Amino acid sequence: MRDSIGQSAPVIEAKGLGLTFQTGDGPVHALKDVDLTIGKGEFVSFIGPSGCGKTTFLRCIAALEHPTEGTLTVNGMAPDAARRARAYGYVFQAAGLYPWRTIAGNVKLPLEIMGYSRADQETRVRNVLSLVDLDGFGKKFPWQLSGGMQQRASIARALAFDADILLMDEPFGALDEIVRDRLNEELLKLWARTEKTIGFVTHSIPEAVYLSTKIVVMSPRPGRITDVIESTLPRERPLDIRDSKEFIEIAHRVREGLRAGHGDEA
Ligand SMILES: Nc1ncnc2c1ncn2[C@@H]1O[C@H](COP(=O)(O)OP(=O)(O)OP(=O)(O)O)[C@@H](O)[C@H]1O
Repeated sequence: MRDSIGQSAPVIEAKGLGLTFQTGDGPVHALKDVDLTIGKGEFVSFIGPSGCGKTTFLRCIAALEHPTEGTLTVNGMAPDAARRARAYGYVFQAAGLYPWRTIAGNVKLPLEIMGYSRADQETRVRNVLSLVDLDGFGKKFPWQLSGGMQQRASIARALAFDADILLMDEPFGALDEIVRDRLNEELLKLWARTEKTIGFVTHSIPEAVYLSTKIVVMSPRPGRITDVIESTLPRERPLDIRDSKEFIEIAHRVREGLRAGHGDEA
């Protein structure tokens, strides 16, 4: 099914991508010389210290920022066009659910804005809530759910309109480790079921290694890619795979990449 991923058409392609912000304190090179290809159905993590441009890269894909150098295509289109074609769903670190809306009401919101019919909205909300294991929670309000459940609801909201790309910016960063482990497992299952292409920002080496088919290591000033690691782990990943030799080797390479990036900075 997915064993030909390496050869699949690029969903996201960056060539010589750069973004310099002009600030009162002078230019900030948030991204420089970024070359990256993401194929259909890949799970790509971005890891690196604060300020290395992880969020900026995700925001460029989402057309929330505009590169000042190079080219970027999303589903073969300019990011603005891909955005209009609703190519992606975006999940933020904070679940960002409206407290006055029920869980179903929150998940439904993008569908209302996009003008889906009432019946279609109901069906989609039911389906995506089930996908993230929140069957029966649609009538609850966000404050009645745990932090992990709220984050699952925000993933459901991003999945509601069938975008084939899911962009996730540190979605589990604020959760405790046990909850995070469980959500990592669930996210892998969801990815296997939906065959989405996922771009995932994290600060956690184990999370990046556990989830990804490809790990992009970045370093700051200027924000750039220092290593791209193709994972050799099987796609089926029980949590205890984290004790395997292969996992530990990949984690070691990520750590070395992060350390090297820090060295350059000095
Ligand atoms: N709108 C902006 N205006 C000016 N500088 C910005 C802007 N957005 C980001 N930057 C700068 O660009 C650099 C990259 O920021 P970015 O948020 O992409 O990093 P990050 O790797 O996601 O960091 P973190 O892990 O802390 O979220 C930083 O130096 C940041 O201060």
